[in-house]
Amino acid sequence: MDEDQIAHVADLPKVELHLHLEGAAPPALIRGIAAEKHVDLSGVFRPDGGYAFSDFVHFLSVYEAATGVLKTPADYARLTRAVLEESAANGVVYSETFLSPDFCGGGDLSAWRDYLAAIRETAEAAERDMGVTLRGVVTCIRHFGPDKARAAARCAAETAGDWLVGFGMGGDENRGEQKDFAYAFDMAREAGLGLTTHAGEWRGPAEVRAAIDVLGVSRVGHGVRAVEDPALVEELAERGIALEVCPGSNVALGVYRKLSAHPIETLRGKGVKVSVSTDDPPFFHTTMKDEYRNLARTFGWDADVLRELNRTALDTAFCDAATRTRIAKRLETP
Ligand SMILES: O=c1[nH]cnc2c1ncn2[C@@H]1O[C@H](CO)[C@@H](O)[C@H]1O
Repeated sequence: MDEDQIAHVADLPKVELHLHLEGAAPPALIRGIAAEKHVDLSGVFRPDGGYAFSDFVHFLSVYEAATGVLKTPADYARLTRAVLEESAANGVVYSETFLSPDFCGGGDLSAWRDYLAAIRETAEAAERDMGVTLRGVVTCIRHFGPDKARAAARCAAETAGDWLVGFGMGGDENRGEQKDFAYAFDMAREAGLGLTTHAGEWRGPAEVRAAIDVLGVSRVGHGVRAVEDPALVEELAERGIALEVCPGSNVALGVYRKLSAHPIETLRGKGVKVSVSTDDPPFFHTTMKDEYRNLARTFGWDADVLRELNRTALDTAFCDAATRTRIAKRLETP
């Protein structure tokens, strides 16, 4: 593929479904807020200014330390604005972001409402200014355990609606089991929320099976190691279960050595619904444009492939039908 074609795919309008809000925080924003509040963040940044971590578990603790400087709804408003500026600059027209009541009020419902209102108002202003539509997916954190997950699910259920559209789980996949969180997911399902959980990033196909069979999710965060079980891959394709794939994240964290060894092309070829996201972009030194350029270079994905991928992503988004129709039109723009 020549450089003009690669530049063209990078400019396509994009749908992003897997983006952790705090994980998308520009390091300069976190450093600035820490300085204002006199919070010591030694160990969080490398000398060159990027986030410092050595492996996945270390990444999770650096994430939590950086997030610790965000203490008020106003801080989250600043964060949301900065994240959406980056999304808009990358041609994202629709994005779903993971929000954690654990970080936004410690699981307290009334505090959560204040954080959510600040995030939502900022998102609506950004939509008017920059044309990027955001929706929220409440996320519990696996290594915080099932009790905290239940409190997060209660926050999600009480604020479910046209903006807060989903419930999910991130965190350390090697801690606990998906089934430990069934109560939280049932509560979210009953509130009408779309469901997703991280699975098959670190653990193998059995974890993805548990996600779809035990928690009943329609989307799986990452899910890439499903590729190791052909029967499961077939089932994902047949049942239309969507994988929120984050290739740059997987390479940065060492799930795969390099992009050419990543299974996204195989999964797509077998008919699994895949979308592409950045996960925690500044942590992994990626952007949506970078992801598209790298996929074009590595797998020869041209504009037709990536447009189709975005249509599929939008089909699996948790937003309402009117929003889906509106965004679908934006995906057709040249
Ligand atoms: O790549 C990832 N894999 C698994 N969990 C993650 C990843 N990035 C962030 N989080 C988890 O999501 C929470 C907030 O949404 C973070 O606290 C972290 O535990």
